[in-house]
Amino acid sequence: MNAQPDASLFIDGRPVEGEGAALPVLYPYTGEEIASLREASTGQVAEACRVAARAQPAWAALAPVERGRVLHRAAAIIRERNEELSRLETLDTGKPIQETLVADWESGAQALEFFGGLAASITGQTIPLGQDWAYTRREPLGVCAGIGAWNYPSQIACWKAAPALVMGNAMVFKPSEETPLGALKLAEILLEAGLPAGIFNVVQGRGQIGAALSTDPNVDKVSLTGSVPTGRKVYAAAAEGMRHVTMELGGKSPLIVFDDANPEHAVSAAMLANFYSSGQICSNGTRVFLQEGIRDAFLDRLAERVRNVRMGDPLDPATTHGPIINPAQAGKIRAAIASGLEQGARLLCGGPGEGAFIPPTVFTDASDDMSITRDEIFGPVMTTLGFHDEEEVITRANATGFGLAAGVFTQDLTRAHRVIARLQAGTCWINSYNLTPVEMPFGAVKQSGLGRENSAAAIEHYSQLKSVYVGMGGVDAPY
Ligand SMILES: NC(=O)c1ccc[n+]([C@@H]2O[C@H](COP(=O)([O-])OP(=O)(O)OC[C@H]3O[C@@H](n4cnc5c(N)ncnc54)[C@H](O)[C@@H]3O)[C@@H](O)[C@H]2O)c1
Ligand SMILES: C[N+](C)(C)CC=O
Repeated sequence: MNAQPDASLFIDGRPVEGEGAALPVLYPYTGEEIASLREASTGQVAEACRVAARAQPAWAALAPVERGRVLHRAAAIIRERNEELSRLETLDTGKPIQETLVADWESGAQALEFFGGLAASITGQTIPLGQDWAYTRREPLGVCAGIGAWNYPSQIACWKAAPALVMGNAMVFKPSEETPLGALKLAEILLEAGLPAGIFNVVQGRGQIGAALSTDPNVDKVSLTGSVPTGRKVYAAAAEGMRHVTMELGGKSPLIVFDDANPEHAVSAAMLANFYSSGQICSNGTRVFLQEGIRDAFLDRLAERVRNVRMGDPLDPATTHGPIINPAQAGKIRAAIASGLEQGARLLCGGPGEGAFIPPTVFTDASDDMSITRDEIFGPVMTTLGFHDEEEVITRANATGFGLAAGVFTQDLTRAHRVIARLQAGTCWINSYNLTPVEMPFGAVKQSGLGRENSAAAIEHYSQLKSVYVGMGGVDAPY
């Protein structure tokens, strides 16, 4: 299989070969090399940022509706090519084609459409001050750096590019070194849609290239999707230059199932919240709290339904469970499963699996202090925990440094809203899980991140406010 792009980087509207170390792209299902890329050199990172800074003022000077039109055209191109793009996403990530066809580029297209449509309605305020008045202008930040994780590479690139570009910023994007292909396609598509050269650039590389990008003097904002430890480093580096940040980081989110929940829907949600994308989703509800009255029925049904999961070739449309991104990540997940067993938890189903595959794995008899309950595993591993009452489960759900997401299943809507109001999480679901429509803000509290993606809220994170006082009379001075 060959997925070789024209070149590794995309700078100033052109494919450019990287001058750094080799960056082989491996298909997670077979380990076969499907493309051979090169990292950017630090000089190329600086060049991409210079190009972006030079191009940005003219882009910002366009009427917002013209910028919106470019984003709309890009969304239309993505929709026309969804099949080809989704196949590439599957090769890059190993995620089943059944998922990538409906979830990845589709979500990216929706972001481009949403922010394209928002373009003309981004306005300031007027503030009456007697005979004088003031007004505010929402202005772009300048050059935004985007740094992505490997689980949703194209969605992440679009979620960052769409609000940044519509506000009149330029972007230099560094995809994860594991999944470098989708962002290059996005750069080509945006150019074809009419985006001026230099406004969306792609550099490739491992962490040190991300570090060079986040500290480049031309960069005004860094938006990272990645783990909490990387987030800490990037936030600290950005602080040096007083740069704006958005941090979309990891989680260990609670999914609380009360006795009165619809058991079939709760099981469906728990499976989606742990096994979709082979469990490699930041917001997954990996701590499933089951109230005592529903616990046994839930686990019986879960064990039955896990048998319907089809693990195998990601390009087979019938496959619902693909491989793990790489052997190192599979090794970390296996170590987490082994530690759960050593600490006394019991496997309802699943286990370490073989090679690139880890089957859907469910732990019972776990306790809150076990590492399988405390630490993000980022694989298809669900930890189930029993509970008796509402007060107890809220305290236990919040007993974590993470704060990305949470879910509640109950038919008592008063209780649902009461519990959600007390959960420390940025994105919550009631009788649903992991749906992230572009209209709804997505983001975290506590260690899981800062800022919001999607919705009109994202505009605030890719812009700054200028206040203008307008004097309508003379100026009195005491001297
Ligand atoms: N909250 C969200 O929206 C969201 C979405 C997807 C993934 N994630 C999180 O991402 C993690 C998995 O992804 P990952 O393994 O790619 O994360 P990671 O933190 O290892 O890497 C993320 C990105 O940061 C870059 N990077 C690494 N060190 C850097 C440094 N010092 N300076 C700048 N950039 C650096 C990497 O090259 C990569 O592009 C999980 O923790 C998951 O929860 C969060
Ligand atoms: C943002 N989301 C939840 C779609 C993918 C995160 O891993």
